[in-house]
Amino acid sequence: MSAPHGTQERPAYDVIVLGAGPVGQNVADHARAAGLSVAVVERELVGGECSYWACVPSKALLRPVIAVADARRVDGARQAVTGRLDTDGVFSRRNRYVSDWDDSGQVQWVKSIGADLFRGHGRLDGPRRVTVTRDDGSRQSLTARHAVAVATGSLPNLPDVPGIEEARPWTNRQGTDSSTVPARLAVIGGGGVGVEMATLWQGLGSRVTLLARRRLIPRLEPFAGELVAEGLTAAGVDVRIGVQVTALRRPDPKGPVTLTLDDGSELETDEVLFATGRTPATGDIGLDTVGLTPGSWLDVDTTCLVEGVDGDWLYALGDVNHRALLTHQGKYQGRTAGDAIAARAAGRPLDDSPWGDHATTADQHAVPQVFFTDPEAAAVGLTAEQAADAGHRIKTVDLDFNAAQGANLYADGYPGHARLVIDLDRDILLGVTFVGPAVSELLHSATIAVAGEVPLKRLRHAIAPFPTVSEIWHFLLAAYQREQETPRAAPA
Ligand SMILES: Cc1cc2nc3c(=O)[nH]c(=O)nc-3n(C[C@H](O)[C@H](O)[C@H](O)COP(=O)(O)OP(=O)(O)OC[C@H]3O[C@@H](n4cnc5c(N)ncnc54)[C@H](O)[C@@H]3O)c2cc1C
Ligand SMILES: NC(=O)c1ccc[n+]([C@@H]2O[C@H](COP(=O)([O-])OP(=O)(O)OC[C@H]3O[C@@H](n4cnc5c(N)ncnc54)[C@H](O)[C@@H]3O)[C@@H](O)[C@H]2O)c1
Repeated sequence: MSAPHGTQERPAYDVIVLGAGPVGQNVADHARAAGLSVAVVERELVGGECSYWACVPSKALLRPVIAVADARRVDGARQAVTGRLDTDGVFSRRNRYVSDWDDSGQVQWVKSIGADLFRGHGRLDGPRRVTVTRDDGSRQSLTARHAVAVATGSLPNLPDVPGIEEARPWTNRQGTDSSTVPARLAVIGGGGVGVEMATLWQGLGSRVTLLARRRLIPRLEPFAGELVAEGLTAAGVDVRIGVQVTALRRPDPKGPVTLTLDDGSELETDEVLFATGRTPATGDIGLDTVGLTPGSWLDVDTTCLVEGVDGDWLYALGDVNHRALLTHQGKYQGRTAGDAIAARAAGRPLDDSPWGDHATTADQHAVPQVFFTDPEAAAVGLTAEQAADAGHRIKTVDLDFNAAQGANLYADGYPGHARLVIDLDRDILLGVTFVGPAVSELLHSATIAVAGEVPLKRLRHAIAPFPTVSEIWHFLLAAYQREQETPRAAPA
């Protein structure tokens, strides 16, 4: 078949990767390392949302806010923290971490692994074919011998509320790339983006109102959302839970935005940021040409092969498969799928049994997640409710962190709480949640315990150094052991 007018034919690649975010980069890297030829297609910046408008800039902006909050918890240091954050310094720190939104470093990385980069919008054009449309409208057709990996990520999901267009709301984009601090900011949504954006902009000097229709960070244990709400309130955020926005208006584009709330009240603000979840970036990638529904999340098997497509050639990784919208989990999928693609291409047997080299088993059992709020909230595995719903016979152990001297030495009166969810039948951890200063760096110990299914009998031999925040492990395990040893009262 000849190429349509304006379309250049290209030699085939073994693998075509659609989207050069962190996930696309990882699948490309692993496929290349196995000796496969790889084309990477990117329509915007190599590095994706994560590098320029999500994880990296948000954490670069949050770190100064949290560093100051941590210093204020230490007698002697507190007195040295006077005045406000230097916003120019904070913004230029962020600009450094996003390389001023210049992706040449990451482009160089793609070249360095020996992959070819095609700039433009990629669309499937039937099985194993991709068409790339450049900004000038010209097109290139590519063919994949073995696999196409879709890693196009996700977009902000804006609710259909009257006046939302007129309000010109912020999304994660303006929430991470703005260099001016609105005097007042309303944040809608109490998930990860909502709580982090509220922490960040309040810390930078905005008067933030956080509107959430239900509890904060609802995928974590309920106490996590409660402690994060307390922290936000203490920082000055007006946290309102159980509230919905029903309409917005901004008659003067340079003037304030007025929100109408479902309790009948109104809220005037200078900017409004919607953090109401994500929608898959699959609306315009030619899914219909391979029998799939445009705009849908892509269901995948454990090797990240898309379900419902014949021939074992279409993979979906990262946000688009909706397993866990997290960079580290998507990168894990990218590494695993890259290895699976290479094995299939070479005709080697796959090890896709649970925890095998070509299985993304951790997606089901051990997804770690940290919210960089003050206090931080960190969790891995199942919550107590999820574990009970899944039919496990469980026991939970709860402790405040100030049980551990190391935690108190880290922050006077360390405000934090920890929970273990224990599988009574297997004597292993199904889930762990920590809330408190610096728990982000504690979480990997829990991830190892959960993913490794380390028996508690053995975990007791993993000693935390004195005096560190990690000592909480000892107190949690000792509390559980004591309970096990305490003879129960005979039933009446
Ligand atoms: C504010 C915010 C903070 C976050 N913080 C964290 C965090 O701290 N830690 C964490 O783990 N996760 C965090 N996340 C989630 C994380 O950003 C995503 O899970 C991650 O970016 C997913 O990576 P990805 O490669 O799948 O997609 P993306 O990073 O979105 O990359 C997809 C790429 O594909 C490109 N693309 C899309 N369609 C096409 C097409 N048709 N043709 C060519 N290219 C295309 C896009 O331009 C983009 O470059 C955060 C999210 C937000 C919104
Ligand atoms: N540090 C991190 O790892 C980090 C930080 C931010 C985001 N993320 C991830 O990025 C993804 C996107 O985050 P997110 O916070 O946008 O999504 P989310 O799905 O986690 O939370 C969205 C929240 O908005 C609420 N919501 C939805 N529609 C609404 C409406 N019409 N009105 C009011 N509230 C509404 C939902 O109830 C939910 O609580 C998540 O998977 C999150 O885990 C991770």
